[in-house]
Amino acid sequence: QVNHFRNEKHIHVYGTDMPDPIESFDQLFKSYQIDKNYMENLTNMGFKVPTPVQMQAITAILHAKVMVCAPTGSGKTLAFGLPILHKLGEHKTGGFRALILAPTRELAKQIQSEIVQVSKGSSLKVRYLLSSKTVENRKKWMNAGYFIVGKFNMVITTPKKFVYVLKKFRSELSLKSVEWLVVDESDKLYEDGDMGFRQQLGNIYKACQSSALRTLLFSATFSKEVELWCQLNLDNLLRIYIGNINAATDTVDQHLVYTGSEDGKIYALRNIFKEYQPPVLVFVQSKQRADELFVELLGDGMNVQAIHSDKSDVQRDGIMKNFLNGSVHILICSDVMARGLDFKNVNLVINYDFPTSAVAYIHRIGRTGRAGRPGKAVTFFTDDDVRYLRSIVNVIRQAGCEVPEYMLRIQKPPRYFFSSFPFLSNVFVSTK
Ligand SMILES: Nc1ncnc2c1ncn2[C@@H]1O[C@H](COP(=O)(O)OP(=O)(O)OP(=O)(O)O)[C@@H](O)[C@H]1O
Repeated sequence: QVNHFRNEKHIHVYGTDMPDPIESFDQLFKSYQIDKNYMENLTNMGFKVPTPVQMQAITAILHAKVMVCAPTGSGKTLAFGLPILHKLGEHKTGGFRALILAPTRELAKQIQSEIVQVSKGSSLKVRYLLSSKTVENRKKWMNAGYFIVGKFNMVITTPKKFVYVLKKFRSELSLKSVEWLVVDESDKLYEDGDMGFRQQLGNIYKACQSSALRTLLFSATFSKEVELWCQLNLDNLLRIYIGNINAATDTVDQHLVYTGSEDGKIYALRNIFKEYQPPVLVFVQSKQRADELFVELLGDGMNVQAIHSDKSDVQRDGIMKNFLNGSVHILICSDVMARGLDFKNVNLVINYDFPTSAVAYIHRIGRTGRAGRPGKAVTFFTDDDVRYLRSIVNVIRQAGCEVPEYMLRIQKPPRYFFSSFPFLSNVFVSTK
């Protein structure tokens, strides 16, 4: 019966003694004695039924170390947040017991905000780690005994910021109390060219000395290397996969638009903007491209902003706030904003520059179609992108959608590909 339920929900599990999934939040209250207060908060947040990842991961986390791979927008934050809150129980001094790491400050703040909402009314203190660059803040931390006295129970931050804190407070800061270490977007650990993230996490992992440490790894996309690392380093690991591996969420209506050359992109974008419903996210390949497109669209009189890692923290906070409250209609982003962020109202994502991998594509378009809501993603491709088209086409097809036969045959075409096939110049592939 349990297996039938898992099959129905596309829940795939590996590891011994995997607890049964729950079918309703009520079961958490009845069978696991999860605080009634948390249950009420879930209702107030509009969460009526657990999502498939929550059904299985919540009970698994109450028992063991867990690695989870589930689609974008499927509710992974609550899947780790709720069982940890339950395990933390009441507020205690003596150091924080849960450390949650996410690759960007925006995502860390978002996680904190959701967990604070779930834990409303409890004595637990959930903290997003403040910027540590100013002397005042450092002094404030020291005076408040920020970590040492154990003012907080759960700390959420980026690996980069936490490594900085570890160095600055080497003699005062002990991670002995940390029992829960969550790595969100864990496959970023092995992403090409992201050695920094891996090294930072390595340092943090070494510093967590508790023998009771439970590591939880979450991501929307799968990495063989992460799985291997988990199998080698984490004993009695439970693994949970929801749906197909490295698949886009099926609530997104995906389109490919051939724009010919680089110049064609701006015309195609202007066409879309004749009928768009804000807010819209536009992904480009680099900070410089983001700034250039920003100037171009500003010249068109569009209500636009650009966000990337060269902007200061204050600027990034301001831009995010304005986009989320609707006063900015179009947000141009580099890939730094592609992971984890929950833009509730975004129903259109445009890949102005072709993504560098299928994984990047899945995260980018996953900024829409969240929590079962419908969304649309439009990806521009030029003659230069054709050679990379195949990997994206596979993702679109895996989402159960039709793609033209010729695209499935694309390998590495010569440069004259499109001039030999003029019928492709108007290609517009709908997935629905
Ligand atoms: N049980 C639920 N019912 C309805 N909405 C939910 C439920 N759980 C979470 N949500 C909402 O779904 C949205 C996506 O959740 P979340 O940000 O945790 O997704 P995610 O799986 O972490 O996505 P990503 O892989 O992009 O980081 C959020 O707006 C969240 O509030």
